[in-house]
Amino acid sequence: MALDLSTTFISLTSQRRHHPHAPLSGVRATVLPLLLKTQIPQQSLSVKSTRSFPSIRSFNCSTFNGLRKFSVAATPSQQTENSDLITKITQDDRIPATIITGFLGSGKTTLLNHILTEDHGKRIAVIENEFGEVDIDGSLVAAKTTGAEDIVLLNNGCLCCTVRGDLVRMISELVERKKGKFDHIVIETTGLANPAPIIQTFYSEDRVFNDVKLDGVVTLIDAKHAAFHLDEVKLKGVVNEAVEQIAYADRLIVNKTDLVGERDIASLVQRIRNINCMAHLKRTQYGKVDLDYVLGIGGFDLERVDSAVNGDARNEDRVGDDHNHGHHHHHHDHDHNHEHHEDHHSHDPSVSSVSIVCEGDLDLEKANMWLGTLLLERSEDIYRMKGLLSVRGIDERFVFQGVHDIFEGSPDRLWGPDEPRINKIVFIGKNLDQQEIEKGFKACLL
Ligand SMILES: Nc1nc2c(ncn2[C@@H]2O[C@H](COP(=O)(O)OP(=O)(O)OP(=O)(O)O)[C@@H](O)[C@H]2O)c(=O)[nH]1
Repeated sequence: MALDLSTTFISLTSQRRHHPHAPLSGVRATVLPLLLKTQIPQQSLSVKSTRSFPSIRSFNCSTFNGLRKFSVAATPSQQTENSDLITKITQDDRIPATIITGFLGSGKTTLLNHILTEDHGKRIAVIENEFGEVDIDGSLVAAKTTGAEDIVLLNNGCLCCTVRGDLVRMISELVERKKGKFDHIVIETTGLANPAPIIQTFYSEDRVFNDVKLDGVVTLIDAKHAAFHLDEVKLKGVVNEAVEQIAYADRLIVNKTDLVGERDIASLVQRIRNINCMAHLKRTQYGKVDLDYVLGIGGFDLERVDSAVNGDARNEDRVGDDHNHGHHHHHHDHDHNHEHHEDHHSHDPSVSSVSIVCEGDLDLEKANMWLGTLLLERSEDIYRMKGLLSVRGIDERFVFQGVHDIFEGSPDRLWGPDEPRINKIVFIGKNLDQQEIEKGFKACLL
């Protein structure tokens, strides 16, 4: 496919959204307004402003097969352009939302109950998605009488398909009716849900985006049964939810560790790390984690990108995760670490993490082109990415994060005078080729 990519970088053009009240601080300026011109239809670029920078929140990078199309949230086509406009810094007072995912029986409801019964002073609204006509857990009902401000049930299907519209409606109703009465939304998904469409809902639906921001994806993993589900062979084209749920996570909780021995846990953790080396990981029993491990984590905030891509210093909360990756040009081929299960082949052995840590300055235009092309061609395969870049001529660090074709990036704080300008990028996705990605990256270095 011939692409006519043209790039602009820091155009100091601010653009204002048609929702003047939309809080913007989490989605500040961008240095990578990629792909302004392409021959692909439906290409659109969303730009929003805060501070004196222009900003991208997301753009619709229609994948090359032309099948997937996400509308870009809160990005009207007719934006007013005003190059002198300096938008006020608005505090992001949107309500944070946490998605709890994890395979059937992994302990989602148990965690939810723990969250609701702990004394954290937060008023939490819960959206519960049960598959089919399954009754709500007795324990959840118990929770209802204790902690939750409101429990809404999405009861007739899988969040990832038909119910997505319901989710949007429910969130907006919650916000409309109860704004000010709760501080956090927790969405418990069915064990079979692929979290991607739910994540995308937060970006692609105005009604959600304006009032609610995605805080993080918490994935529970059943220490005893997870390996089996990870190994499950699916029909071609059918995703292995267990793998997907791990790939999208900001926080991983290996639960039910009372049921297995240390060796099994260690090998499971290793395996999980091969899929997602970015998320923080903890081992637990009965979902007992500190609440700040799961709530208020800012997993989708650009401000906190560096804590995800810094493998070392800030991982004190990786209690129990004795596996330190160091994040140095490593690439794990999922599947290499378990000798057993010869007759099982992982459904998709190629969901893995690739990370790059490399000192040096990037050429703006090349970096733009590289990331732009990568997203355009591979957005379907790239589940999550986060990065922190050093770009020549720019005094700030550039941070970005993305989920498939949703991309947001902005200049962050200034590089310190003695701080080594180190680029750090993590990709999680399918069929990622470490060497190819590294090559592409290195070609952008000056
Ligand atoms: N032994 C043990 N059992 C646990 C642990 N955590 C949860 N359980 C039990 O495992 C069962 C399933 O837990 P739930 O919290 O309902 O799991 P879930 O992920 O919500 O399950 P679904 O709604 O079916 O997807 C319950 O009987 C829990 O009491 C744990 O750490 N150890």
